[in-house]
Amino acid sequence: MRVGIGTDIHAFGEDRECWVAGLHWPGERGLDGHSDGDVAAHAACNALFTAAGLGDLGANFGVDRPEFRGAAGVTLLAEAARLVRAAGFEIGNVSVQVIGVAPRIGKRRAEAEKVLSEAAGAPITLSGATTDGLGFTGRAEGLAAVAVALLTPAPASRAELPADHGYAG
Ligand SMILES: Nc1ccn([C@@H]2O[C@H](COP(=O)(O)O)[C@@H](O)[C@H]2O)c(=O)n1
Ligand SMILES: C[C@@]1(CO)OP(=O)(O)OP(=O)(O)OC[C@H]1O
Repeated sequence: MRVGIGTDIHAFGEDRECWVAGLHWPGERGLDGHSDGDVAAHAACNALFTAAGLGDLGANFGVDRPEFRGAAGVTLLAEAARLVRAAGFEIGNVSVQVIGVAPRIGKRRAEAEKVLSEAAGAPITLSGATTDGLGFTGRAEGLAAVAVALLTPAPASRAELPADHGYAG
């Protein structure tokens, strides 16, 4: 098995729709970014890429790529999942935590988990936390997310593992 960790941070901006965890949040401040600024989806992508040894978000979807301008987080997440599977892995699960005062994840957790899980084709769970008023998240200047992904070798890849690989799956 392989784990990967991912983070992402975006500043709140002016005249931006709020997209977080694959959901539109009417009335909430949006996040700046080349794409839609969805920190939860981006952290999940980073965790998937690094678990697979495929680099990170910028290495795969760089800001120099015009096709990703305004891209939805779930679009990037679906593509990240496709690349990870193409590299010979199955996705066990991804756990994401959004850190900041808003939006309040708990209000729409089930809906967000469904949208993210469908995009990745694997279970994605979501939690929220504040930082007790401390730092840029506490001052509502931006939003952060951290994620952990668990991968297993796909069955075809497992057959190629050496006898002493230690994989128990
Ligand atoms: N963006 C967020 C932040 C927090 N929550 C929920 O509030 C609980 C309390 O957060 P603290 O970090 O201040 O202890 C947290 O456990 C979440 O249930 C949230 O939904 N969205
Ligand atoms: C997603 C990309 C590409 O559109 O742009 P941003 O929305 O700025 O997001 P970031 O988390 O800075 O990652 C870099 C890029 O891959």
